[in-house]
Amino acid sequence: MNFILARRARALTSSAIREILKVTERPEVISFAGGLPSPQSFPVDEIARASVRVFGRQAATALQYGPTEGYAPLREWVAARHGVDAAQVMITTGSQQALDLLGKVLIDAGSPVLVETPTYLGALQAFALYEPVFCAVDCDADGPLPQALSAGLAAGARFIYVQPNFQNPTGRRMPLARRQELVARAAALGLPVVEDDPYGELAYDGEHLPSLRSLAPNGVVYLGSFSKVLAPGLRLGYLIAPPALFGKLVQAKQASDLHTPSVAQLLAWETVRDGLLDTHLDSVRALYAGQCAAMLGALERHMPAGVSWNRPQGGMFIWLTLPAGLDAGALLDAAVARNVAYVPGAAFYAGEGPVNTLRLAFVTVPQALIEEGVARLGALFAAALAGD
Ligand SMILES: Cc1ncc(COP(=O)(O)O)c(CN[C@@H](CCCC(=O)O)C(=O)O)c1O
Repeated sequence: MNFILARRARALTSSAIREILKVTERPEVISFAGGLPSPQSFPVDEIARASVRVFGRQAATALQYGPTEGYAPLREWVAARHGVDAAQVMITTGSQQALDLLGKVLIDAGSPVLVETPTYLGALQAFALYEPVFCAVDCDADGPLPQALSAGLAAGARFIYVQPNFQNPTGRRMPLARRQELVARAAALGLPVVEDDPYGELAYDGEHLPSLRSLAPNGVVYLGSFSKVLAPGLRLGYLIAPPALFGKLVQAKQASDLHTPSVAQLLAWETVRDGLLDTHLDSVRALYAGQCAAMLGALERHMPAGVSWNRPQGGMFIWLTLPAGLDAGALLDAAVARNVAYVPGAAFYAGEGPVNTLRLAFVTVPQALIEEGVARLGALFAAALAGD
């Protein structure tokens, strides 16, 4: 049978993260590739007890079709957490689906879409299906440069996609002043903002900075996720959108999957309704702070001269820059042959990006193995620098 692919399907590419995860399934591989939360962070007992309550008291609701916008008590819980009206909250099948719905509703072929440099490759993949023209916005250690948002760059742009907290892949965090400047500049240009915030609850010191949405409620669509605060296997995210856009996103979701699985929504609601996250997240933050410290110490001990990296105050990622001339993509096969893995940085750029960068996820590998994994990487980079 000869299938004729749609033009947009021909634009599809694989997720570098998903492809690398396939080859790193061997138990001897120490993988710093996937941004997979630590299994130690899953509140298994609480979720198990919640499931007894769900199937004991609400089986019919859990196993039945539900409203596209989501399970009302869970929407109310999200709304209360963000200080918004539940009518603006939609539960999605992971925040990855929220990215897809925004692409469906806001992007035409050729639409300019502004993105950070670098940015989350899963967002590039989700948006690419709708054939935008990506416009990379100049950034510094604090995030996108507001002054880079020229009227010309913003002309006709459908939105700018940003992550203010512990950005994937760089781990950087946007200070308050930068947040205020960015939303003010975007508002002045009439440029909608998509704020993707799966790591906002993972500041090691527990500090919260105001979301971009709270600074500009009518100009920002906020994306949140239960993946990093409960468990990614539940496939639960949410979006908070201004009324002018919300209805269209609901229609797009109706067409996509009717609604997010009822079982997962009721499980999550029963798990968080009595305030679990207020204590659970303290232990997750402490675990991840320890993982980060172990990784930073190992990098200091094993990386050859000329390799540099950031020191995140939260989240799950460290961004490494190799000496010019080294290509992290070309070195990946040799790394996997040494039973260690990472995600080459070029995949996180909308256009051509520096090939001497790579992302290390430090929360999944047990601390005892971080030293060995980083030592393997250090030996590989040293050999590459020596021309071996
Ligand atoms: C900025 C950002 N936005 C959305 C997502 C998707 O999270 P959901 O689990 O769909 O809520 C993510 C998750 N990214 C992880 C998970 C990918 C895991 C995988 O593809 O197996 C990563 O970058 O490794 C993200 O970092």
